[in-house]
Amino acid sequence: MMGSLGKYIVIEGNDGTGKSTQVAKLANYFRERGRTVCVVEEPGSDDPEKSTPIADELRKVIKNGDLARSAAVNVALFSAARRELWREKIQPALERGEIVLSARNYISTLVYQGRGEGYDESEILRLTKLFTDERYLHPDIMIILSLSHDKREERIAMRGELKNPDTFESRGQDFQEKVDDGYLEIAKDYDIPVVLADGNVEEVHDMLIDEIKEDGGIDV
Ligand SMILES: Nc1ncnc2c1ncn2[C@@H]1O[C@H](COP(=O)(O)OP(=O)(O)OP(=O)(O)O)[C@@H](O)[C@H]1O
Ligand SMILES: Cc1cn([C@H]2C[C@H](O)[C@@H](COP(=O)(O)O)O2)c(=O)[nH]c1=O
Repeated sequence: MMGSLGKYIVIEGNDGTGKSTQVAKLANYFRERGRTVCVVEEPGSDDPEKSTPIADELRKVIKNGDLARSAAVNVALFSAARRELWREKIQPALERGEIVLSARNYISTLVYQGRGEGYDESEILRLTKLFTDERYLHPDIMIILSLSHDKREERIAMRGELKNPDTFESRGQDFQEKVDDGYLEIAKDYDIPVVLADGNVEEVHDMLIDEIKEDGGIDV
């Protein structure tokens, strides 16, 4: 199958665990080794290279805290952005044989909307499959970054003011705990390795490379 030519690597984790930082470092790592790399961010990105115009518009709605909405609407919005990214960016890059590095995928929906907002997990999986396909559901490598609540808050604060005070980042302690615990539960349930992200950027990068070498059938 053409879609299996490239390698699809996903870095997951709660807000502020360092996903974007590590995805950027991994992209450099693979490019220095002669690989062509496509970087994406779910549900979209400030950087148009990492997203699509429609995913970006959907992300604006998602991040608009003035628009109160149910978990079901969130799942629909994330699923629509996901289909765009899968069909327009990820799948074509895999068919060209590239390495695709993604900050987040449907694991975020299982955690934030499933564990955090109480939406049914089997429905999320059904919709994800409907909007993407089996290849999307089974990346070559998924790794979850984990960091204590206090360290995440420190890093988010270091990054500056919240871009929007009503994103998931600014929800209360109860929601944050559900998301932190949710990641560890999902890691267990779906057999996804967890990397503790409390070292410096280089240390975390080295741990990710070790995990990728161990895990993924990628020539690194
Ligand atoms: N290992 C690290 N040590 C110290 N600071 C870090 C480390 N990794 C990232 N940071 C800093 O922490 C902040 C959050 O990192 P980053 O944006 O990569 O996280 P993220 O998981 O992508 O966040 P979000 O999901 O909210 O977009 C940034 O200011 C970044 O420079
Ligand atoms: C993919 C996905 C994301 N989320 C949450 C996680 C973040 O808090 C925001 C997205 O903001 P970012 O600046 O683009 O990181 O959305 C979610 O709740 N469900 C998902 O599927």
